[in-house]
Amino acid sequence: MIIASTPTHAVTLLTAIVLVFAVASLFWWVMAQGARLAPRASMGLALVNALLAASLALHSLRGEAPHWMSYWASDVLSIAALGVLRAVMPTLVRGRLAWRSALALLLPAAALLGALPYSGDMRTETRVVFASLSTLSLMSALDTWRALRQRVSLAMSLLLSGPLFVISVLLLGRLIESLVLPGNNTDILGSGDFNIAWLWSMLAMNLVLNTTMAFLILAKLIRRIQRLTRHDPLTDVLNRRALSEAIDTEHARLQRGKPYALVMIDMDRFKQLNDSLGHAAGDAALQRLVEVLKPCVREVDALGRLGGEEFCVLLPLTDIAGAALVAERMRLNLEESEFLWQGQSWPLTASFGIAEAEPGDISADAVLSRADRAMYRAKAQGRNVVQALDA
Ligand SMILES: Nc1nc2c(ncn2[C@@H]2O[C@H](COP(=O)(O)OP(=O)(O)OP(=O)(O)O)[C@@H](O)[C@H]2O)c(=O)[nH]1
Repeated sequence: MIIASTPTHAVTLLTAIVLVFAVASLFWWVMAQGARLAPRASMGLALVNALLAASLALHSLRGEAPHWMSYWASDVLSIAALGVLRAVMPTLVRGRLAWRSALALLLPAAALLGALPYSGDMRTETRVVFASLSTLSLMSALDTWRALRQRVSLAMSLLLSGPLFVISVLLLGRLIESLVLPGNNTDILGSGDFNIAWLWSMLAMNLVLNTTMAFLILAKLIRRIQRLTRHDPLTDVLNRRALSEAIDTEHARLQRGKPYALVMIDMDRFKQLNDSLGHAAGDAALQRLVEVLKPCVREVDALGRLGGEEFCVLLPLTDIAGAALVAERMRLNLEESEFLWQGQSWPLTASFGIAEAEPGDISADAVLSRADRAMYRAKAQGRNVVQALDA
């Protein structure tokens, strides 16, 4: 079937696109308000789709609606839409709104378009619009790709950011068309084959864009759930199960000659703190303990909460002497740290038990049990000390 390239087709297509954007906007709004799924990002995407629908609807009224509305406002709304997209994209991957760079492009573009005559030859307006749109789209694509690259495989990051790159290229195509073929009718209501093809690709872009966003939100939710199942909600260190998994993995490497050590940590007289200052103060003390201990360990070490006021650190490729150094550094830092609760100072100390994995240890539990017994020995010796069991 040959589609005749008439302006009627352009108007029909444009109407279809406006409707699709409006439906997508409603979908994201429901996601944000009703389902509370990634509400900030979903609200942003509802706004992106609504702005694009409004921009195109105003555009289709050229010749009927007031001039400033169907020209300047329509163009500025489309740039604002991609500005919002640029701002919310990072929140899908990293959690920070990038609104500064979006505003830095939107405001000058809006001012420049306001100063242009919007009559006769309007190629300058078209170029400003598509240069802004393709830049914002490219910024979103690059930002998404860079952020995803640190978290997922190369193939996955290309797959998820790819649609944004395609959209940037299509928008850039529109700009290049107006530069290379200045005689062409560059308006999206025009009757040229290029224009009709571009409108079809716009419809496809819309679907691809919204599907990609849905995937990114889903991926973000999965990451959040994975994090929740592996971390202790109070202190944000690994929970008992995640730490046990890490220790078991390290224990499997012991057979290949890779040593490891454990440091068992138990806060001293924690019950007394709870009874004197209250449970909320106890919680804050546990968070303070983690804050003090975290800088004492390397990136490869794993700090986890076994339960209550008991913590454990897995130290890969470390022997008992290395574990003693780390534990002593932790003990001293905690002793010297300050814990204030509602203006009242409370001394924080802990008892430490260390153990090195030995070839005879049939499972990680044997090492854990040695570190635990060493920690009880530290308690018995008056607390606030580091202990190992005698060989
Ligand atoms: N605030 C708070 N308290 C907790 C939490 N988990 C366990 N506890 C409390 O921690 C206290 C542990 O007390 P004990 O096991 O007697 O230990 P301790 O008072 O530190 O005594 P030593 O270990 O011998 O120095 C109990 O009162 C628990 O109720 C928690 O998540 N938050």
